[in-house]
Amino acid sequence: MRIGVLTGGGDCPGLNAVIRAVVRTSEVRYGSTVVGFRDGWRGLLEDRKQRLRFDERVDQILDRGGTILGTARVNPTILREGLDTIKQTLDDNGIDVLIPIGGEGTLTAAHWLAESGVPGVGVPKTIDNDIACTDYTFGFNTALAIATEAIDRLHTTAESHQRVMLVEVMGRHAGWIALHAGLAGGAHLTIIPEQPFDVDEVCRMVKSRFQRGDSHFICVVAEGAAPMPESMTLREGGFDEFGHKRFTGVAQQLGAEIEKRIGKDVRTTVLGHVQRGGTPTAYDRVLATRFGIHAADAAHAGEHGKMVALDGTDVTLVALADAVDHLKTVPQDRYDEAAAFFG
Ligand SMILES: Nc1ncnc2c1ncn2[C@@H]1O[C@H](COP(=O)(O)OP(=O)(O)O)[C@@H](O)[C@H]1O
Ligand SMILES: O=P(O)(O)OC[C@H]1O[C@](O)(COP(=O)(O)O)[C@@H](O)[C@@H]1O
Ligand SMILES: [Mg+2]
Repeated sequence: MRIGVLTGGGDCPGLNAVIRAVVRTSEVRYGSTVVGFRDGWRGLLEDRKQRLRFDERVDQILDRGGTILGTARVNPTILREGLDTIKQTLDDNGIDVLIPIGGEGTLTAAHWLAESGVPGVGVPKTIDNDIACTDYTFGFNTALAIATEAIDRLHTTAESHQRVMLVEVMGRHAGWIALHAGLAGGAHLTIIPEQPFDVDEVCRMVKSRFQRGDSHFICVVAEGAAPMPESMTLREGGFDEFGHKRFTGVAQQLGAEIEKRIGKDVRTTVLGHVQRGGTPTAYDRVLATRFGIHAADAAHAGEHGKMVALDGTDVTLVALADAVDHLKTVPQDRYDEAAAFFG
């Protein structure tokens, strides 16, 4: 068999570990050939690819962040208009099954291609952990470790200056990184996209904490968080060419509002792409490797239109259609758990 593989959307620690496992399993277990398409779906539109072999170079990418195949975004309309080109590229390269590794966008495209007759097995990646039907995506654990270490460090400087520290973490639609980093880092408040915040309530918590004699206030804010409509207004950033909302810095704007309303000294740290770069944690290396092995197995078993997923400790297959049906956001009861430590 000939297996195609690509990485799409934002990069994420563990992508290379999946590629390595797909190549190893396809080659050694099935005697198959693997072709990597460059820069996400763009590589299929432009027939840019490289033959991947389980040589020393590929063996050594296990712990390397990013993706050796490159990644890119392509306007969905252009992708849809290019269906015939994509099929031609797959034919020209003799590809039997495609393994797209990506987030909800890449997997939506994979589902659409599967429905258009392109056999595929998806692998869920994203530091945001917002893909439905899987307990975890790889990359999340690494981002969480980085955010937690940052919060640990901010505690001591915040205490020394009796400051309010706002830490903005990634999380476009889902607050998983914020929720877990807030719990792991002992934050005094966590604000997530799923729960619009009230600035007055935030100020009340900050004030009462300092009135009790506590020395600092750490608040984790997901980048996609938004205030209640009457509470404050965020600057508008519009949308990019792929339909993604442009963020304007919710933590920094909330910090300015806290300073204005209660006169506390506030500092804001935006972690940004530090959360996405560098070497994956051991957990993510294992999860990404297991996903890669199972995706290669599924591709060879004719299990197409599926996505590999983590169910407890088992790697299973779910329908791509179900996985892209909705985003996995933080449910109310999980936020309520974290609220035990708010204030
Ligand atoms: N509804 C869609 N139909 C077809 N292709 C899509 C769709 N949504 C996203 N894509 C493709 O998948 C790519 C990656 O999606 P994006 O949301 O940027 O990243 P991620 O895969 O990390 O969620 C997009 O640039 C686009 O080419
Ligand atoms: O700066 P970029 O690459 O456009 O992407 C930023 C976005 O990508 C993420 O890091 C991950 O999202 P995806 O995994 O869906 O690509 C988001 O948390 C963030 O909003
Ligand atoms: Mg996306």
